[in-house]
Amino acid sequence: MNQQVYSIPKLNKEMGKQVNEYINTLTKPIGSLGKLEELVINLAEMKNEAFPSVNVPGVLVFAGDHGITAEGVSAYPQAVTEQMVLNFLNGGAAINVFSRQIGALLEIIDIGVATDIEHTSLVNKKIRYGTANFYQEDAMTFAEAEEAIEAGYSQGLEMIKRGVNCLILGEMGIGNTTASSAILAVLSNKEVHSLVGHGTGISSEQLLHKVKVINQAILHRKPNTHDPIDILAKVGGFEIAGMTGAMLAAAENRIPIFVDGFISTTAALLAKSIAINVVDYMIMTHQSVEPGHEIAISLLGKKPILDLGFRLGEGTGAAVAYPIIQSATLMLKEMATFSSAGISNKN
Ligand SMILES: Cc1cc2ncn([C@H]3O[C@H](COP(=O)(O)O)[C@@H](O)[C@H]3O)c2cc1C
Ligand SMILES: O=C(O)c1cccnc1
Repeated sequence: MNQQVYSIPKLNKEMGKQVNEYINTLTKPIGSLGKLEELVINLAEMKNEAFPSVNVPGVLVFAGDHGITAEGVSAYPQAVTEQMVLNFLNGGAAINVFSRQIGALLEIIDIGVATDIEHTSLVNKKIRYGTANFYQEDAMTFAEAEEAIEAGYSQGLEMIKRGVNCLILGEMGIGNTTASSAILAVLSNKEVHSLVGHGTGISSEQLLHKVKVINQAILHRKPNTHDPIDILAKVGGFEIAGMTGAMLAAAENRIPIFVDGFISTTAALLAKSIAINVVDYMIMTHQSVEPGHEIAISLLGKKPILDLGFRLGEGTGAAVAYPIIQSATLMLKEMATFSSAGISNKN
């Protein structure tokens, strides 16, 4: 079992109450900004601030490779992980575009890519050159799983020290919908076929094969449902562990976590299994096409803001949802009250 203890502060519900009362004095009918009102109340409780801001956002993209790709579970070859890391570093990926759009600080972390990548902007936290093929052996050792969480945690802290007011966790790793599906099957105790999806776009035939591979792997690896480190070690991935660690760092520091797609939500469930209160600091940004995502979201007890048919990862759904969340904070900060505007709020 993981020995690390995380001290996550309680939400300040009193602050939420005060913000709710203040929202009711703004120049609009009561409750008329719907979910934006709930969002900013929640942010106030997280940040313990009467006028919470989410600006500047921080985006951490963890990249790692997966030995399970040898089983033919992805529509793309493993080499695409490295190629996409270079694309991130050159500013050409979807997450680069959306990060620029929202003015985010973006960091790319090699936590387990199968090759060496030399680049001044790449953060090197490589634990190992990719996971082992968990169809045949454990993905990583217990110690490596802990190390990867710790690496994500310290990277999260570093980003927070740079002054960000929310954290988006993204990932890149060909084969990681297979690892995430295995993790979710163990945590949810649901049938593998009910949660596995097409990932990058495998055929229906390949999908059946993916289900078989995951079922066999779980049977042979026997991950312990109650031990998130054991699950990570047996069927996980380095980038998934990294996101888990960064989420724990965010919650400890009252930094809202904008949870992205299927893989990011799997990392969120592992974080919940390590320290249940981490969930208080999570905002579910969107609904991914991957069927397991709905199951993962409901296990977190959350509701997604957007449903745009995304199935990409990288943190893209969270980055695209950011302006909506920011609207909630600006509504609170900049709207006039009935009394300041001299408008009557009584019939
Ligand atoms: C060019 C490209 C860019 C991506 N960006 C994110 N993913 C996404 O797809 C991968 C997971 O799907 P699977 O399990 O089917 O391999 C992950 O790398 C995820 O981040 C990408 C995938 C590709 C091909
Ligand atoms: O929802 C995701 O995060 C996702 C879905 C498919 C492929 N890659 C990522």
